[in-house]
Amino acid sequence: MPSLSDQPLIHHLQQFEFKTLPEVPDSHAWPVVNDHPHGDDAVPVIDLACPDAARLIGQACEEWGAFQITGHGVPVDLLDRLEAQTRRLFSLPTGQKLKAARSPGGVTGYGVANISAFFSKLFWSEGFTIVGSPHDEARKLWPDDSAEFCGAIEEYTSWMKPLGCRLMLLMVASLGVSAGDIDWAVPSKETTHEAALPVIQLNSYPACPDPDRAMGLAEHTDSSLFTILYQGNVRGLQLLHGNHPTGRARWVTVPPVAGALVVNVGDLSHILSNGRFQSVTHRAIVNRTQTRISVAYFYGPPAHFKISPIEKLMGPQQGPAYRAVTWPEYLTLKRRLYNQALASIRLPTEGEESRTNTSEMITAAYTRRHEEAKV
Ligand SMILES: C=C1C[C@]23C[C@@]1(O)CC[C@H]2[C@@]12CCC[C@@](C)(C(=O)O1)[C@H]2[C@@H]3C(=O)O
Ligand SMILES: O=C(O)CCC(=O)C(=O)O
Ligand SMILES: [Fe+2]
Repeated sequence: MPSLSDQPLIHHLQQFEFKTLPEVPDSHAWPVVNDHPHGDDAVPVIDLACPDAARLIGQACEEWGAFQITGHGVPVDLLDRLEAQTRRLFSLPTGQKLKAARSPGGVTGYGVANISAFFSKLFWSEGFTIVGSPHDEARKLWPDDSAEFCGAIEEYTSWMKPLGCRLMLLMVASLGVSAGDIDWAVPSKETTHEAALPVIQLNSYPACPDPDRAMGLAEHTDSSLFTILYQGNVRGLQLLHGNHPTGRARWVTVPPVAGALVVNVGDLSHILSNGRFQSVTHRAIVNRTQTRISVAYFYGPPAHFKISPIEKLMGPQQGPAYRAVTWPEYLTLKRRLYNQALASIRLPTEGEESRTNTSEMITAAYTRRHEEAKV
């Protein structure tokens, strides 16, 4: 299926003008959005200043693959500026935003999430991806007036880097592993932590005339170690919570908590923890009256560093569940395989029949299934 970036400009314009429509057009109409039971169980809210933070974070990573954090130190007025600048970006005329359209096969700029290519229906959302410095992309949107936007993004990034590092260390500590066992996670002159380029995804979900038939962002896990998500005060983020006593996974809305940030565990932490931490399946739904925005900061390891299950977590009965991958390698797998990327690097467990579990076979099976069951 062609990706958005392969389509002619006219389709881009039609795709992103959906906000002004009085009803959801067929191109954006999903048959069933509320297809799982909903739960009222609540994702944990953890104060980072609390002495028990590491244990609580470990528990949340195992049970939910997500938690909200308070006591993180990021100034509220910076969060307000980040939100205002994000809204300013998405309020630009579509033609202007398309000047920064993501190029074919590219990563940065304006467009839809990569996973859109796996669905025949379009998302009720638009995104803007920044890798490293925001200046080049922002200049395409505001040739003379990008300073305020870039200032907010750069300042936010400068808070996210140490916060990410702190969270990583708390997560690792909760596994009973010392920081020395993952020395890439601790920034120093000797290590190349700085080589992990910050990746920020700005999302906008316009108000929708028929929210039950539209999908903001379809279910997925993030590829990162974890993602720090600012979601403002409009509900829309839902997590799939699997360990419910009824035995059925349930969609649970993450309620906005003033000043809190959401942390979603990504696939690389699932690999690092040899399967102990869950990478959380999540999605964004839309609503009738308010445009929702979110800002995702994807925290990953330095590009050259291979992530593999931490040796100390293995014993005679438990070998590594996954082969080693770098973040860029894994991102490529994710782009090709969507939610089969993890399975494609899974190693057979002891005693298991040797599986011909190559990514090619999985791709073929996955593509077949998707072709048959396209929504
Ligand atoms: C670093 C990245 C993670 C991401 C791909 C990207 O290069 C930038 C966008 C990210 C995003 C956001 C929406 C969901 C997602 C699966 C997607 O299609 O694009 C994630 C990607 C990911 O986590 O693999
Ligand atoms: O908007 C949200 O709440 C979720 C965004 C998200 O999952 C992402 O950008 O990866
Ligand atoms: Fe996500």
